[in-house]
Amino acid sequence: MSTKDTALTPMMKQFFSLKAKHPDALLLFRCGDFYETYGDDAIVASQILGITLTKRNNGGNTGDTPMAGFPHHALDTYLPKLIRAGKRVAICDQLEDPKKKRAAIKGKKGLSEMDKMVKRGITELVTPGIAMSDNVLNYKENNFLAAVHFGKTACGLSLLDISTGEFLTGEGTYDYVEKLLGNFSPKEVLYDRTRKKDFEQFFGTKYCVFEMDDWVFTEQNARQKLLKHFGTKSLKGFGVEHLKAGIVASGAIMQYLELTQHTSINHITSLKRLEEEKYVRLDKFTIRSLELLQPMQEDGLSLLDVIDRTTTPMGGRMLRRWMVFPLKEVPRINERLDIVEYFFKHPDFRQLIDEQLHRVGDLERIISKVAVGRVSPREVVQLKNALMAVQPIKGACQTADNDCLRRLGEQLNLCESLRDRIEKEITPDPPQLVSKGGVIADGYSPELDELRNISRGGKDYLLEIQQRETEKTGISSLKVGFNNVFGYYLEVRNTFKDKVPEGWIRKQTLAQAERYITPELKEYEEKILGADEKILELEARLFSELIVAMQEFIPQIQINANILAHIDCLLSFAKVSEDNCYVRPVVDDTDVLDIHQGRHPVIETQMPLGERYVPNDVYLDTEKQQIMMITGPNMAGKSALLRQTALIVLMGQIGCFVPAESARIGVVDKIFTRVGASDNLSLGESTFMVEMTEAADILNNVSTHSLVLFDELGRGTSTYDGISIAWAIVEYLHENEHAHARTLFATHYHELNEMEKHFPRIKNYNVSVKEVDGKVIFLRKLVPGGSEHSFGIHVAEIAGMPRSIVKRANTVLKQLEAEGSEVGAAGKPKMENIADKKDGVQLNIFQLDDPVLSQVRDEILGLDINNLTPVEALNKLNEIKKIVTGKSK
Ligand SMILES: Nc1ncnc2c1ncn2[C@@H]1O[C@H](COP(=O)(O)OP(=O)(O)OP(=O)(O)O)[C@@H](O)[C@H]1O
Repeated sequence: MSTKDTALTPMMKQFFSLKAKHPDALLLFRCGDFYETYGDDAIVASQILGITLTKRNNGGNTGDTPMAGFPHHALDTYLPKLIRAGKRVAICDQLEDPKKKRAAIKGKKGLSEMDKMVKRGITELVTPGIAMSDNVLNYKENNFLAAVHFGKTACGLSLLDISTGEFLTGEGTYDYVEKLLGNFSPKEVLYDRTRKKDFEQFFGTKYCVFEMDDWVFTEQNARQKLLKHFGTKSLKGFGVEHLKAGIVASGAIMQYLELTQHTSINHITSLKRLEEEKYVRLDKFTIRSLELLQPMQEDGLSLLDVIDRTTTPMGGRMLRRWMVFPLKEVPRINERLDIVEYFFKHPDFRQLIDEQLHRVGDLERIISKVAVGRVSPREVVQLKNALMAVQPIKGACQTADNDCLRRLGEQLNLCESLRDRIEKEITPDPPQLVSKGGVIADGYSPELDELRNISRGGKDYLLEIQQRETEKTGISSLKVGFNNVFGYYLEVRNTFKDKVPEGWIRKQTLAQAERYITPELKEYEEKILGADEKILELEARLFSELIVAMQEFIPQIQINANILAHIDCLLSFAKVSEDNCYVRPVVDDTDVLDIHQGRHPVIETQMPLGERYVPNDVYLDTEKQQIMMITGPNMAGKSALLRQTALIVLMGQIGCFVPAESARIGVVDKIFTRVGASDNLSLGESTFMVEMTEAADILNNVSTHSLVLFDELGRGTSTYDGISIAWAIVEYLHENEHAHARTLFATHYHELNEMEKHFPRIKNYNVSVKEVDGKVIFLRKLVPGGSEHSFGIHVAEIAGMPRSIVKRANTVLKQLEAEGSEVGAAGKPKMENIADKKDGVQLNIFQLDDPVLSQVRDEILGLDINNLTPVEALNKLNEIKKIVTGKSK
C-alpha cells in the first residue's frame, strides 16, 4: 500500500500525504466523531491502548488495511497512554466543518474527489518532551525537553518545560552535562543525528531521544530563532550571550517546537542560565544512594517523601528541584532558614498562608495553557481564585517582621484588572468546555443576553404550545420533544391517536407513540436553534477575547507562581520540622561540621513500634578531625550514620531545619558518596570496576570544602588489595592539601585503624555493640576507638542460617584468626590447615549420599574464603540456605 497507489480512496490518499510529513509519529486521523489509526500505527495503537484492531478496505490493490480507532472525545484518555509508552503522536484534525463543506459544494460541478474531501491537517505533534495535557503530566514533576549540542570547546545543554514555560541553558564538560541531565531527568532529548555515537558514549541509551539534522545545530540558526522569539537584539539581557554551545542547544529546542507545531509560546519569557557555581554538586550516584527523590526499594521512602508537605503543585516541583540543587551561598541559605523560623514563631501567619495556598492550584501550568490557547473555562475561574488568594498572602508578607518575606510580598502582583474581568465575564461555576455553553456570565454582553432571552423565551413558548394543544385536543399525555433528525416534535401516545388534528404531519411511529410536527413548531424551532447556535459562537468569541487579554499578564503571573511556590516550600519545611522535631542549623562559611545527636530523617519515621532511632554525634573539620574512620560489626548502623550526615548537611543547605539537637554546618561545595553498588553494572562493568571508577571521580573532583562518604570501599576485591586501596585513598585525602575534604570512612577492615597512629587528622570511631552470653546487642552508638570484630557470622545466624553452617563458620573463623600471621604465597592464610580441622559433625553430613547435601558441600568447598568479603559471604550463605530449604537458587 502506498500513496502512489492510484486506486486508493481519496481519504486514504489524504491520510498518506499527512503521514509522510511525520513518518516516525503515530498518526491519529480524525474521521467524523473518531480518531482512527491505519496500517502499522493501528497495530501499535491497538496494543498500547487495548482497542480492537479491525480492517478497512482502502480501495488500494493490496487488500484490507489494519485499522483501530476511538471516539474523538476520548482523546484525553488515550493520548497520554501513547505518550507514556514513549510514542510521538501526530494529531490530524478536520480543518473545516463537514456540514458547511457539504453546503458549500452542493450543486457545484467539475469538482474532483479530492476537492470534495473535508480539509485535514496536522494540528499538533505531541511527544514525551512536549506535553501539555494534565493526563500526561505528573503534577509534582517538571516535564523537560532537553537538547544537547557537542560544541568545539564545550558541551551545551538546554532544557524546556513547555507546561510551565521554564527555559534554561548551560554548558560545560560532558560530565557536567550528564550530571544536569541526571538532575533534570528530561522526558526527551534532542541531538544532532551525526553525533549519535558521541551521545550514546557520554550519556548512554537510557533517554528517549529524537535526532535532528545537523544544520539545526548551528549558532546562526539558533541565535536567529531565539532573537526572533524574544524580540530582542541580543541575548545579553539573559546573561547567556557567552554560552555558545548552550545557545545552539536552545536554538534546537526552538526549532523542534516549530517542527511539532507548537507556535503559541508566549509563556516562554526568558532563557535562564544554569548557574553551576551557585549549587552544591551532587552526582547521580549520590542522589540515588542518598535516596533523595526515590527510594531504592519499592516500598521504601525517599527524603522527598518525608519532607514534602507542599500544598501547590508548583511548590512540589520547586521542592524537587531544591533537593538536587542545594545552595552554597550562606546568606541565601539563611534567608530561607529565617522564613522557616518565622513560620515557626508565628502560627497565625502560618495558618493564613496555609489556608490561602490551598486556594491557589497550579497557577503556573494554567498560565502556560493561557499562552498556548488551551485553557478551559474552569481553569480560568481557578486562576481568578488563585489571584484572590494572592491578596491576603501579599498583605501578610508585606507586614511580616522579616525582610525577605516583605520583599516577596512586594513582588506579588494582584493583577486586579484581570481578576475583576474574569469575575465579571465568566460564570462562577462554568463547564469544562466552552462548547457546552453557559460560560459567559449574564449581564456582560447585551448581545448575548438578548440571544439568551430569545432562546429561553422560545423554550417557554414551546411549553405554552404544549399546554394549549393539550387543552385543545384533549390529548392529556401530549409532550414536546427534540431530536437531531427532525428537530422539535409533538409526541402522542397510541391511546390518543384518534384525537390528532388534521394539520399535524406525522414524522415517526414508535411502538407506543407517534411523533408529529406542525408549521408553528417549525417556525419557533428555527428561532430557538438559530439563537442557540449564535449563543455558542458568541460565547466562544468572548472567551477567546478574554484569553488574549489574559496573555498580557503572563509574566506577572509567572512571577506570582514562582513566589508562591517558594513560600509553599518554606512552609512545608516549617511543617515537617515541627512535626519531626527538627532544629535550625547554624550555617556558616567555616569548614566545621558539628552535628549533635543527629538522626536519619527517613529511618526515624519508619522505626518499629516501641523502638527509637539512636541519635549520634558527628564532628569533622579540616584542622583536627578531618577523617572519621568508622568500624563496627555488620548491621551496627555505619551506613545509616554516613547517610544521615549527608542528609543533614543537604537539608541544612536547602534551607530546612535538621533532625538533630543542634547542628553547625560549614557549607559544603560537593557531596560525594560511594555507598553501595550502582547500576552501571548493566553496561558490562564489574562491581569493582564501577567502584573504582566512582572513587576515581571523587578523588579527581574533591575540594577542601567537600563532604566525602565512603562505605566499605574496596570490598569488591580481595582483602589485601581492598585494604591497600582504601589506605591509599584515605592517605591521599589526608595528605593532599587541595583534597582536605571532611570525610566519613566506614569499613570492615580493622587494619585501617592503624592509620590513626600515622595521620593526625584521622580519628577512629566505632558503632558499638555489646556481647551478652554470646549474643550481640546492637547499641547503635558511635564511640571513639576502633573495633575488633565484624560479628558477620552472628548476623548470618540472626538471618536464619542453619546452625550447622554457623557452627562451621565459627570454627573456620577461629582457625583463620589463629593463623592470621601465617599467610601463604599469595597473601592468603593456608587453607589446608582449615580443611584438616573439620568438625566431626560437618564431615558426617557431607559424607552422606544426599544430592542436596553434596550440592551444599560443593558450594562450600568451591568458596575462596580468603577472597570473600563479608557481604559476599552472607549472599553465599543465603544461597546455600535456599538449597537446603529447597528454594532453588
Ligand atoms: N542509630 C540507629 N538507631 C536505630 N536503628 C538504626 C540506627 N542505625 C542503623 N539502624 C538500623 O540498623 C540496620 C543496619 O544499619 P546499617 O545498614 O547502617 O548497618 P551497617 O553497619 O552499615 O551494616 P553493614 O556493615 O552490614 O552494611 C538498619 O536496618 C537501620 O535501620
